[in-house]
Amino acid sequence: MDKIINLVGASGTGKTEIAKLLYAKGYNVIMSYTNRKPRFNGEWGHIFVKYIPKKWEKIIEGNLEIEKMIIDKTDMIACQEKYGNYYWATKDQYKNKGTSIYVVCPHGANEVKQNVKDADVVTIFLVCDEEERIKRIIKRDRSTKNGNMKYFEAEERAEKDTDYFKICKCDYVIDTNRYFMEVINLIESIIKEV
Ligand SMILES: Nc1ncnc2c1ncn2[C@@H]1O[C@H](COP(=O)(O)OP(=O)(O)OP(=O)(O)O)[C@@H](O)[C@H]1O
Repeated sequence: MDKIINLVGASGTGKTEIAKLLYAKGYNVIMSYTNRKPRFNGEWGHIFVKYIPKKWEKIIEGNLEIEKMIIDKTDMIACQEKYGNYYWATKDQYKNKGTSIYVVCPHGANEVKQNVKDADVVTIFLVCDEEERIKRIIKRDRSTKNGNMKYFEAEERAEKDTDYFKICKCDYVIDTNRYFMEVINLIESIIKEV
């Protein structure tokens, strides 16, 4: 049976770097589609598109039959809006691919559990001190070509996410205030247990 490992965590907890390291080790990474613009050239972890999958459905409002635009979720494992942008992934991105890593928000992780019946789904909640996350957000920005993010900007992003990721229904919690390799080892031991 395939496995999907949902990685959930606020900005700066290390989700993307962890996914990258697991990808380098041979795991399949589900790159979510998004209509948000890349933060910088070559940003890894998403498929950047300019559309959201739409279809039109006839609904009845009062005595009138009207056509309404809805998101076409037919092949999706999750579809969530975050801060005004959409993120989604499709079933073909994990089927027959062994263990897949999926970076997703708390509601998206629940959706995966509801929508996927032909794979084992495990949610790992990554947590990390806010001060450390702020440092990491700045470090990541500085490592890009034109990065000059100010402390208060990073603080704002970290705080906003602290709220968004306040609660997560999960199977495991990992504190990522530790070396990358320790985090990877913990995740791999969870993968073996599933
Ligand atoms: N355990 C760690 N030790 C040292 N540096 C780390 C660790 N985890 C992440 N970092 C660094 O912190 C920065 C942010 O990490 P990353 O981009 O993976 O965060 P993220 O959770 O994906 O954030 P976002 O939700 O904003 O995309 C990167 O530069 C990364 O290298």
